[in-house]
Amino acid sequence: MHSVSNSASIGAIKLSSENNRNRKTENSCRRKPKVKLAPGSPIMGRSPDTASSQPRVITGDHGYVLEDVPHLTDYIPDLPTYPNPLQDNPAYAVVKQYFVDMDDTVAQKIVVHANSPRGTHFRRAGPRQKVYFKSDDVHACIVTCGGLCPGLNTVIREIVGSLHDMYGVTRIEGIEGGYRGFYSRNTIPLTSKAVNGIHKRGGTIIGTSRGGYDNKKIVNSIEDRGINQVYIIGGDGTQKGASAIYEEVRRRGLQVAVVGIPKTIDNDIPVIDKSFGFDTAVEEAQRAINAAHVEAESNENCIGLVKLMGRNSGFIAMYATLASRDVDCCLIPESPFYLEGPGGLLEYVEKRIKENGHMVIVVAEGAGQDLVAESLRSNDAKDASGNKLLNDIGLWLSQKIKDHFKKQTEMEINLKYIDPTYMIRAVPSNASDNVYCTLLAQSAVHGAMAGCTGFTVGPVHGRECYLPFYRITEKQNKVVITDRMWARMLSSTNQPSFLDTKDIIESMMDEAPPTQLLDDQVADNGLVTKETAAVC
Ligand SMILES: Nc1ncnc2c1ncn2[C@@H]1O[C@H](COP(=O)(O)OP(=O)(O)OP(=O)(O)O)[C@@H](O)[C@H]1O
Ligand SMILES: O=P(O)(O)OC[C@H]1O[C@](O)(CO)[C@@H](O)[C@@H]1O
Ligand SMILES: [Mg+2]
Repeated sequence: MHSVSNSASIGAIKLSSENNRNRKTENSCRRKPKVKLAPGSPIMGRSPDTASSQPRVITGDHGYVLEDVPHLTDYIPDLPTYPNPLQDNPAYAVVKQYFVDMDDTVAQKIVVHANSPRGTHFRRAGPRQKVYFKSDDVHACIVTCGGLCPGLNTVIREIVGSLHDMYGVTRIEGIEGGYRGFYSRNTIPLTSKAVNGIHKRGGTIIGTSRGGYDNKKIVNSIEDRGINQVYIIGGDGTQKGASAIYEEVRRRGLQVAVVGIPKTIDNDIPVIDKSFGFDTAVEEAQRAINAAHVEAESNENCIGLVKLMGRNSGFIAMYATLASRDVDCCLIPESPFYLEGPGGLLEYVEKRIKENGHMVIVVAEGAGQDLVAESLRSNDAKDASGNKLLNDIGLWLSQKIKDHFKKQTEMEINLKYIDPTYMIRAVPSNASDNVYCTLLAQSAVHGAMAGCTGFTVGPVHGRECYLPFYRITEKQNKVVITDRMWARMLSSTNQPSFLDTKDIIESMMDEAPPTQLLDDQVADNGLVTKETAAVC
């Protein structure tokens, strides 16, 4: 029997291992866990207006924790269910167990010790035997927000394809030009025909924008148009907006599934393995690095300097550098550096040019912003979404290197500065990103059809999962400079670390490792009870 855990975790659903063993798979019999509610539990007798959306955390034996996603039945009880139309789909008839077992969860930590607790898990994505929408009743919309990223069109295409081909949904609309399109533009009908072949194009066919987020107007538009599934593709800012849309939809008691699909070329979304478009970006970045290397090698005392995207996270720069092996120095926002004096960047550049006659530097756009701000007037400008506008580190660094050689040495150098940033973002996604986008889109659609809401989707250790919004908006994924990957990168370039070990450890103490939730953080999230725990 399920039991409610002690007062510290009022409302948590605790699963015993016996319980887990005895629960049958969804294919044979789907039993909803019955939870004995703690007296005064906020979920008892609540009406849609008062329903609060707290994290839904379920605990089990041996330190097992499931951070589940919300479900429409959390605030609209007694919703009817329907058999999943996929069961009659001939293409899927060959699959042995097509519907995902309701008990399947995915562990966040896969490196464990014999005595370590089982830790945090997420609900595994995939089709469920019962759905909470009749196909004819579905009215879906898709919106893309924030900066461009390879694969946006693929995700759009695959959401439309999944809704139409798997679930027989025909009413799907594109919201034009990002969040503000909800209340200021007409919609674009998205039929299978309209999206055919769009995955071969860069950009987004429905447009995107920054700023223009107006929660009430957006939810009014969803309500007025009779939309009941909202697919929101975008980065950290977009997902924060999506989370607030879900809260407002819930507050109004609407039967609307709000689903986020994480997008960011910077790969700065935590928890998930990587974001779509990242592989394509790294591949494109290679081309720029190759060009810089060709220039540097072919000209005397030549430095090829490449600026790559990465506002707060240097993943593109680190991976492109590691893949290339032609790079002598990689600078990212997470790893501070300095120019002048012993151990500084200029000393290293001089040494490399004297030894080799050429060098390649890769710099992420967010690197060294403190140094630029010191020497230029500090820049407080922001974009329409409130993101800080960055100074151009590439131009600034080029000038500093040129000045150094002019003033401090007899050498003449030749510096080629390449800024491929927008070219990298604008390309269509490569083959592996296309497959990744397909899985993301299908998982998103399965989740919405199964009545899940207020969630985002993504792979955790290669398995698609449903993640509560707060898990991907609470922090940014960053390169951990005390991890082996950064060490591999350093050993490939032979660059100085610019920091002593003490500084590195101190800087890392400020922040918990971004992609690993510490076990004791779970309790801080607050817990919630489910009377009839409908699970996705
Ligand atoms: N905290 C927030 N709450 C609600 N809406 C937000 C929030 N932050 C940003 N938004 C909205 O989300 C949209 C996209 O935000 P932003 O421009 O920051 O891009 P992003 O989604 O972070 O993607 P990327 O950074 O990868 O380009 C904008 O319309 C913005 O107004
Ligand atoms: O010029 P835009 O469109 O605002 O986008 C630039 C930013 O978008 C990103 O690609 C994603 O956030 C960043 O790397 C970059 O700073
Ligand atoms: Mg962002």
